[in-house]
Amino acid sequence: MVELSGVRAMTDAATSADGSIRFRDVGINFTPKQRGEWVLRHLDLEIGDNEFFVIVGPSGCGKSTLLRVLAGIAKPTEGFAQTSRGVVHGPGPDRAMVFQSVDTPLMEWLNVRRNVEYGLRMQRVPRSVRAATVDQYLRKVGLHRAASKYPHQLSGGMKQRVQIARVLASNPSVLLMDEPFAALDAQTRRLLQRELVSLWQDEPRTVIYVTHDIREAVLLGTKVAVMTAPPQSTIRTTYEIAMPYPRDEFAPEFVDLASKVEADIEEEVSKLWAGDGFESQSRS
Ligand SMILES: Nc1ncnc2c1ncn2[C@@H]1O[C@H](COP(=O)(O)OP(=O)(O)OP(=O)(O)O)[C@@H](O)[C@H]1O
Repeated sequence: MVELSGVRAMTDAATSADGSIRFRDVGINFTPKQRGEWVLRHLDLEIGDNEFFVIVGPSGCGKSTLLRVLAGIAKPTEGFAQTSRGVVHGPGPDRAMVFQSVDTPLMEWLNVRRNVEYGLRMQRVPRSVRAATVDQYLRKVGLHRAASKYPHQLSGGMKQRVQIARVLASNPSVLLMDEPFAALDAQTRRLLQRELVSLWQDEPRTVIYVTHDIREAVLLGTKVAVMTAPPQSTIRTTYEIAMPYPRDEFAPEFVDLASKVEADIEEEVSKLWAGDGFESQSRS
């Protein structure tokens, strides 16, 4: 799987690699031969290097599918996704995925250290380099004292930290995050949100982050894109967020932007209920 490949110590070039992304005229139809629905259609998007790009939108509009296209695990029916290495044809060490905590792909039979180390072992990184890299990332996510614990002994938040340490140790230039903190309690989620921003500021890289939580989107992103209702979803609006971190969610600027994003989503959801999206597809 993509999140395990790549090696920080051996490929420091990866962080200096350009993490800019481009989606061009992307369309996804999972059943084109049966004249199935287009989930995404004519989607164009550019994401700059080291951007913290958050994607929100109505349920089922294709946010996860868009991440999967970039991860190289879903093939677009039309158009393409492109990184600085070229058009995406499959998974690659430059792109790593962090999943929801309930879907965390940790290996239950390996302790925390071994889980974080696993990708580096697969890449045949020398033992001493591996040990130093794993130590570095366990410290960064505050898990150095839990290195010998097994996944069943960890809380949901700790499991997410292991997942984050594992992907960061592989040093991808693009980090894809699909609602990574959605299943966690509010307090843990806040803590991990703060930690994630600080890890990203410490080692800037492009992050593409999908969430349903508008507050989280405005708290984390340098940009927030709102998608249109399905089917044939695309990008409706992208907001640039210039507020410095850590952000004050009660600041007028924060509240104002969160209300705009919320109004956009509500309008898209109402189209969904009114059936506009489906009508527009049958007209095309
Ligand atoms: N492999 C697949 N085969 C067929 N349909 C799929 C597949 N993957 C996703 N879909 C459909 O594509 C649509 C978009 O799914 P996706 O999970 O990308 O949306 P989403 O915006 O992330 O949804 P949510 O916000 O509810 O998590 C849904 O209708 C889903 O059923």
